[in-house]
Amino acid sequence: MIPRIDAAALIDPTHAGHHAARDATRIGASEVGFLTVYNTPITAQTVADVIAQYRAFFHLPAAQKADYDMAKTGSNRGWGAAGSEQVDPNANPDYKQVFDCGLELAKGDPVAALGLPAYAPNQWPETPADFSDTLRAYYRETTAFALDLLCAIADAADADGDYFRDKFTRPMALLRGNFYPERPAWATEKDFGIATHTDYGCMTLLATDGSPGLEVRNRGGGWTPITAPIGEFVINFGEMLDIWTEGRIKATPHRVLGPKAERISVPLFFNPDHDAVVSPHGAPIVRAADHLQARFNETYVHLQTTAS
Ligand SMILES: O=C(O)CCC(=O)C(=O)O
Ligand SMILES: [Fe+2]
Repeated sequence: MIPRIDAAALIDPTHAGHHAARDATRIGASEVGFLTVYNTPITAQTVADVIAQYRAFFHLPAAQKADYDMAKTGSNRGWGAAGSEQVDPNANPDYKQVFDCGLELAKGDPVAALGLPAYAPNQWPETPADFSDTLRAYYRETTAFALDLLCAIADAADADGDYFRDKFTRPMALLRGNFYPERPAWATEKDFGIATHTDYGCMTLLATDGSPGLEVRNRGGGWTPITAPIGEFVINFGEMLDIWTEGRIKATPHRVLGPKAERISVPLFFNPDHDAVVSPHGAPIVRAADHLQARFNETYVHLQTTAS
């Protein structure tokens, strides 16, 4: 069972439903590694608009999307063609397409001078016309909500929510559109929309178009399908948070085999500041940017070939 949580009740300690929401969240975070949330500050209409923008972009001819191909810039911003990521070395590269954007540092921010890939400039297409404005607004709304949600979840999982509050001042949060075309006729058992993986960072806030496809690996074996209607979110946790919380919050493998019909999903990979120390107390120091970059280098096919 994947718990379904009232986000407002979880975040507000004075809410009548707070304790019930906390108990269910503890199971979702510490045992399952997945939960869904409803009653969030982000409206269903907002999510529907975002999905419509991605759909319009992904339906552009490949030649037009190629202008924003992330393989050209060597950073994970812009369009990733089918086959541009391999999340499981035992499977073929995923046949999904993606579009990634991230934080835009304020003008004059000294961190910009560091030239970190985590804050690389976004690659915005001119078409659809409202694409960048819609996604920028969604990025702002979801990163603000994600911080409140993460702190509340960490509290529920006995991992000290307050501790995380000041670790996300320039979040290396990556907003992605995943586009799964209808499962191709040529697909073999090694071909997935997205093959089995755990997410790399802290917490993933996933919106979908409401259609099925995502499956969560059960600890006892087998897979549990999970869906959420537009306006509700699937929440799961990445390796960084699992390590950081010493396993109080679990990263759980999941996959999308590839649905019969076209599907769009929109994860916000909510990651901390580049220099947040994410190793557990007493362990050798690992900074968030290094953990992420190492995993990106293994995954993005264009970085696999350029990495030594
Ligand atoms: O499409 C989905 O439902 C999940 C996508 C996913 O797991 C990911 O992008 O990391
Ligand atoms: Fe994932």
